[in-house]
Amino acid sequence: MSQADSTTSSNKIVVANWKMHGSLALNQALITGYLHGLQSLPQTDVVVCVPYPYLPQAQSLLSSTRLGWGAQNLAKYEQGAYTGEVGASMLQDFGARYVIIGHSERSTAYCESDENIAEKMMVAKRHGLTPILCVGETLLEREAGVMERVVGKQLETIIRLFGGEAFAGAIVSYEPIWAIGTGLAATAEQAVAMHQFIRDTVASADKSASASLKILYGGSVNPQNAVQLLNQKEIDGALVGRCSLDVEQFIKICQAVPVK
Ligand SMILES: O=C[C@H](O)COP(=O)(O)O
Repeated sequence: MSQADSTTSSNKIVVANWKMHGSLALNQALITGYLHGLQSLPQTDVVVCVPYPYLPQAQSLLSSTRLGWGAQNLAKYEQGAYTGEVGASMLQDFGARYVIIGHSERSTAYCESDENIAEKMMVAKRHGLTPILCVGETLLEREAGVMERVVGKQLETIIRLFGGEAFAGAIVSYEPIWAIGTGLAATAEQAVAMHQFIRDTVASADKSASASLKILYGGSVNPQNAVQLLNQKEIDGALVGRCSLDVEQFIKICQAVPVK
């Protein structure tokens, strides 16, 4: 068995973002628990994005399963004198097929610009990695009613630099910054409206890329709100932080994916 390929699978996809959590022992327990819980859930594709040092462990534990694995960032450079950076080909050496790009925890803490994020997306694509591009607005921006303008600018930067085809086979995760780690998720209505906006924005640049794009929701997804969120046809899956560190909660989220 090989890891599910989101570019060809029509399943909804649940991505675990462990962020900077984990240890060899904890990862082993989480992955064992995921694999056990997912046995009866063929309708859900699952990807685990681990801290860089744990890519070999993910490869060893997951390579004969249908779970995918990936990283949480990559360098925009191929290789060179960039101390501390990790390149796309290094991720490939450990079988990674996915990489999170532009997570707000990175763009805020490390001042990543939309242009940098766009370049990272293209490096990932050049290497055959599926980018999981995070976009979203702050609470102030939502309260000011400019959330579409903010998310639109994040998407337009990529479209301006690389064209709409940059989104072909990619994953975009709508992550309102105010919902990340706060326990306050977007409502299904808010998420659906933004997902429609994201798909329309990409479609206006490239219709076929838009049709092949998966759009996930991320931000305080838990077993309770997952049922409503994952039952929306506009929501192709979830990017899960905190609850991915608890096997029972993570499996419950995966169970919320409706059977086709
Ligand atoms: O990548 C995941 C998102 O940042 C959501 O994290 P959270 O589920 O802990 O709110």
